[in-house]
Amino acid sequence: KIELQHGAHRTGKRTDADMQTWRTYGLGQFIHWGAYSLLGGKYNGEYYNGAAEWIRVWNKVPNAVYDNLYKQFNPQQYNPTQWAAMAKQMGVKYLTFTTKHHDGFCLWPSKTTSYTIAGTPYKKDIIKPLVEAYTKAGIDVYLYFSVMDWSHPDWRYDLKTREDTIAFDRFKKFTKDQLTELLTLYPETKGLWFDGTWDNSWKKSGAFTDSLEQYLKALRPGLIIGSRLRADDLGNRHNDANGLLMGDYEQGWERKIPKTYADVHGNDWDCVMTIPENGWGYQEKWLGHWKTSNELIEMLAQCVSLGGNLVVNFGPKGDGSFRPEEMTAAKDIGAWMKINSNAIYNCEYAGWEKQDWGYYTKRTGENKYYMIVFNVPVSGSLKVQPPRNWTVTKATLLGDATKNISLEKIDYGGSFIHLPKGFSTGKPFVIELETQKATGTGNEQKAKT
Ligand SMILES: COc1ccc([C@@H]2N[C@@H](C)[C@@H](O)[C@H]2O)cc1
Repeated sequence: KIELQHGAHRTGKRTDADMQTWRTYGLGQFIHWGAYSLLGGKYNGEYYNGAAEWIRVWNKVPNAVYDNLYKQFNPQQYNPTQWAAMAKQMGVKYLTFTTKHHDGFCLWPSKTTSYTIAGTPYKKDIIKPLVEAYTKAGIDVYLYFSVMDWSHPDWRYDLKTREDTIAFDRFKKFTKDQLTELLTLYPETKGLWFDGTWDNSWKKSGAFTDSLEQYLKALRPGLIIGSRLRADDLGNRHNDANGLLMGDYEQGWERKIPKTYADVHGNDWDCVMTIPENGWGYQEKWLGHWKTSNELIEMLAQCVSLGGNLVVNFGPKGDGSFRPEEMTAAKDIGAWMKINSNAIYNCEYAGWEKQDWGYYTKRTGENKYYMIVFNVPVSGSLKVQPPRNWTVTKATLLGDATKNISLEKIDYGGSFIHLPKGFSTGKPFVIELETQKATGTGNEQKAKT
């Protein structure tokens, strides 16, 4: 064990009510909105082939041009109540919203810089009405904040000289002041989603990241902060030098999903996912493949089946409107959740042997299991193999309990669930299983034969 002053201060998961609520979410929404949304990944008729919110780094876009874009930010149609209604219909339980991305443009009227929404033709605070609308819709709000800030003269990628350290100390104070503003102006905020913390300057600031997290949690008790904020004494991120997670949940699953439960290392986690292949801010032209609604629903099932949440990203245009593909995804996922959300909300890793037809989830605190089915075998029969001593006593198709599915017990507590001939819904479906501990140990059968 390596002695650390600024490593993880807790082993294992948080057990308080705020974190227990976080575990029940299942499905979240990310929204990336900012100056980059005005360009949509395009400049002078040419498309940037990277993520649209990174267009400032493209050598074809002069920094001075990009850094003045905010003077055109004027989303008169911006309607956070409509955004919240779309999110509610989709079935999301939490929102993560970009207060400041790497470019440094603040969507709240910060007093720490002039590069804010107050300096735009729109003038008004974007975040307050958004927090109010989502909170009113029963959706918890988390705020995304990029530590790296390309606009700030004191930002440093590394600390090589004394001057670097003096400048970066000013930058740390600026960062703390901005975060204090956010938690003071928007007290409903349930947590902070940090980004832009991979550079050496931050890795060398382990002590500061530790004191900052403690300061923020004292300011807002119960605040939920993932593993991207901290660095330990030796510059390790996410896990400290002893392999312990520094943060309330693992925040490394960006555009990727764990393959097995072992990959999760017993941590809470969420996966943030783009609908197109890559790109978080509005992109006029989506390159390559973008996920169909069924693919997004499968990612949701995968995440919840391994004890995490899926957070689907939306990138509204500069005027505050969403793309048709995003509205379709929200509608389709919402329609599916209307019937099947019992397999997603308040659910956790089931620990049953995975089968080819799809994913299991388990209702927290109950002996209720869910089969989220994506692949019906040619036989039309779904194999269920609970752990020894457990048997399935009832199987019900969610949303269409009349559809008679039959349950055939097979050896060692397993079952086949026979679907009606030619059964197909063209989209994933859920079977709810009631289970109970088998009487005896089941060895009696062996003794008899
Ligand atoms: C490969 O390096 C990066 C760095 C930052 C990101 C940012 N994190 C996502 C949540 C978006 O904000 C993206 O811009 C993505 C990839």
